[in-house]
Parts: sequence; C-alpha cells; structure tokens
Amino acid sequence: MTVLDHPLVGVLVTELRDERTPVERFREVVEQLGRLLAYEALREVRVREKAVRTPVAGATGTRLAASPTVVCILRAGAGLTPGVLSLIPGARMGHLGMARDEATLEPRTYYDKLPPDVADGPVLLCDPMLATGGSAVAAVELLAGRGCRDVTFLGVIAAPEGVKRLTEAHPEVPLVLAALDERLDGRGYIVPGLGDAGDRIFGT
Ligand SMILES: O=P(O)(O)OC[C@H]1O[C@H](OP(=O)(O)OP(=O)(O)O)[C@H](O)[C@@H]1O
Ligand SMILES: O=c1cc[nH]c(=O)[nH]1
Ligand SMILES: [Mg+2]
Repeated sequence: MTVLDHPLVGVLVTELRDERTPVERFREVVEQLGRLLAYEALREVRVREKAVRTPVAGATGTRLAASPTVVCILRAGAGLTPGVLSLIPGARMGHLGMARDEATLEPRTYYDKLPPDVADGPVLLCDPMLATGGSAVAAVELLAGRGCRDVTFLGVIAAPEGVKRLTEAHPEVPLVLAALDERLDGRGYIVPGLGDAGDRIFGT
C-alpha cells in the first residue's frame, strides 16, 4: 500500500474534508488527486523504447508497453477519472455501477461495461472511498472474472477495515491512496473522512 506522502496532497485532502468546500472546488480537487494518484500508480508500469527526432538529433524515448484501462466505480469514481485520463489520454475506460445497501453495507452491482480487451494491459480501478472494502473487492472479483491480472486500486481516503478486507482477499492488488483514516463509524462512514463522496461530487 502506498499513501501519497506529499504536503500538497495533504492540503488537497484537507480541502475535501472541510464541510464548507463548495461542490465546484470539491470536483476540481478530486480531479487533481486523480492525476496525482495515477502518477504514483504508474511508477512501475512497463515501457518500451520509442525513437523520436528532436529538431537537433535522434533520441531514444519511451512509450507504455501496453495501453492501460481506467475502470471507474460509479458514481464517485467518475470524479477521479478525468484526472487519471489527463495523464494517459489514450487509455480505454470501463464503468462499474455499484451502490452500497445502506442497511447491510454490501455493494449491489447495477451496471457493468468493460472494454473486451480489458485484460490486455494494466487496470487502474478508481473509487475515492474505500470504507468496508465491499465495493472494491466486488469490483476486483468482477475484473478477475474477465481475466484481469494486473489491477491497481486508486483511492483518496481509506479506512483500515477496507484496506484489511481488500488486501486479505486480494494481496496481489496494490493500493495507492491519498490518506489512511482512523476507522469506520456505525453507519460505515470513514472517520474523519469527508462524508459521502458521491453526494459531494454531484451535489446530491
Ligand atoms: O468500501 P465500501 O463500504 O463498499 O464503501 C465505499 C463505496 O461507497 C461509496 O459509493 P456509494 O455506494 O455511496 O455509491 P455512490 O458512489 O453512487 O454514491 C464509495 O464511492 C464506494 O464505492
Ligand atoms: O465515508 C464514506 C464511506 C463510503 N462512501 C463514502 O462516500 N464515504
Ligand atoms: Mg455515495
């Protein structure tokens, strides 16, 4: 697990936590964090050489060995993915619609649209919140069922309970986070967290 260790990430997460942050700024900050999380998550991505000509001479550059797929867990993941795509604009995108049942806290998958070749490269699975971990585990298992073997989870805030559940079920999935919080409350919200990410991104 990697928790981004950078003062500017701390400043951005603090803006998200602040209940007074308006929806337009909340969206901007989630997008910025998507960019920073993707930057870190792709640190070890496989590359190949690429020959280019500068105005001065030939140079040996770099290209990604395989095109990544960005998978968004709706709704709140849609706040992160524009930032992720800003770094890898050619990436394919997949969407998984998942909503937690408020009583049982178990996720219900209501939509699933993945590129047919999703397993041909690395997958960046995006959801700002990892609470009980139920949604992330369900998403990883759905992706595994489509053959994905190289999945990285990108999240803004995680609870220790969610990290434990995801890493015990899928130790092969690296986590890249902006913050690791204290615990869950009785309703399954991350403490101190930022509230309901989907509601704050979409103004609902
Ligand atoms: O780790 P878990 O306990 O599964 O909780 C985390 C999930 O809860 C939130 O989604 P929510 O179900 O509120 O749906 P939304 O994004 O449509 O608001 C969040 O965006 C995660 O998907
Ligand atoms: O704290 C939480 C927990 C789950 N989903 C959220 O959006 N926030
Ligand atoms: Mg929500």
